[in-house]
Amino acid sequence: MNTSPAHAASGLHAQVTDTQDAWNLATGRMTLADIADPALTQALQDTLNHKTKPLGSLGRLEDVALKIGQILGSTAPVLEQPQMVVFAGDHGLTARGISAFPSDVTWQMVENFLAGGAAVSVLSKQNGIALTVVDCGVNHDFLAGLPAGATRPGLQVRKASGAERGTADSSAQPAMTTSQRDQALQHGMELVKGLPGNALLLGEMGIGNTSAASMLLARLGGLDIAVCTGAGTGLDAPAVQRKTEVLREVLALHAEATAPLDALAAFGGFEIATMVGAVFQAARERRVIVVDGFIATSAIVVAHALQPHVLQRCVFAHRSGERGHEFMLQHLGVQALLDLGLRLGEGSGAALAWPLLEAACVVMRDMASFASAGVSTQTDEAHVPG
Ligand SMILES: Cc1cc2ncn([C@H]3O[C@H](COP(=O)(O)O)[C@@H](O)[C@H]3O)c2cc1C
Ligand SMILES: O=C(O)c1cccnc1
Repeated sequence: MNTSPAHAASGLHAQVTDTQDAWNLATGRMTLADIADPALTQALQDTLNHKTKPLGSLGRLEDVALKIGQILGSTAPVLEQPQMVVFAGDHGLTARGISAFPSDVTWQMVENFLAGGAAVSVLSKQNGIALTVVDCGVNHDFLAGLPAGATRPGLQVRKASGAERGTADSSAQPAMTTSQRDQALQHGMELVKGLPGNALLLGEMGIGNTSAASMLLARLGGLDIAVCTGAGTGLDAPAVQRKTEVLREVLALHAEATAPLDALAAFGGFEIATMVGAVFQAARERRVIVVDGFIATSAIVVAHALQPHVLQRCVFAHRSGERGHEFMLQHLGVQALLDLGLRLGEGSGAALAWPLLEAACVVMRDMASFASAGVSTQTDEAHVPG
């Protein structure tokens, strides 16, 4: 029997989940099926080409339609119950003055997400996207004063042990221990297992996390930290210079952390590590993964370094204004959908891109073909007079 993925998915009945264990924490090895299916790709391309429009005239929307069709294994893809997950965590490195804002903003913004007032809250609501905030290691007790075992709507508390105050200062020691990192990865996988629907939108909150993302890019992308470092929440040019020098020092301190999981533990943060676990679980379940800006993409950089097939499941929502994001996208060899100069994070860009993913599916599913609508096709010569 031919068990190649292409065969398994021929006739447009792609396997929906991989059967293998996707992740072996003991070895750090990851398996993920190659979902590239030439037969399905051809069927999707034919479907698009027969729609009542000049060939390719819906531009990159057609690429997105094709991608979603491949992920969901269907020429009539339906996106269901999209889930925005905002991964939150604090960073010990903020002690070195690498952000324009104090760490307390992390927990205060988590409360703002829960109250419905943040950008990601209103944009998710506008687009019918469910929002979950995950405390992966915020320096705050969101359940203080509540009876033991109580929960809060929209919040999941999944701190690795010892992560109650956030990561350690990575300029003095690794941001997290390997056991904390593995717990965070596990938490990410578990939480995705518990979510409905077939699409995961990645958001994050963590003062100082552009620094972690910059260092992950520098180390795993082999780039100088200067091109990977930007203003984050709004540092001026001299402050960006100082931030760059701090990050250069941290990279030198953890010079041995070259393997993806070692780099993740060395540079952090808990929200990024939990996101990596979530990405693997979502990829394994063939959910559409909508990647937000600089920090969310850094989680994909780590995941991709471990298992490149992860990219087959990702749609990159936008190109962030944060310096370094374009290098991240280049490193991954991907193009983002929107370019709005956003530099917020939270998942705001992913929520904004969501209607385009839905539009791509509607085109693929519902547009008439030349044959069904009785519209004449292109002339053989394909010459336009004049
Ligand atoms: C009020 C406020 C809301 C935010 N929402 C997202 N971020 C963004 O800024 C932070 C990263 O930037 P840096 O590395 O410079 O600290 C992250 O929390 C990110 O999600 C915010 C930042 C602020 C100040
Ligand atoms: O692109 C992002 O995700 C971003 C940029 C700046 C600050 N926070 C997040």
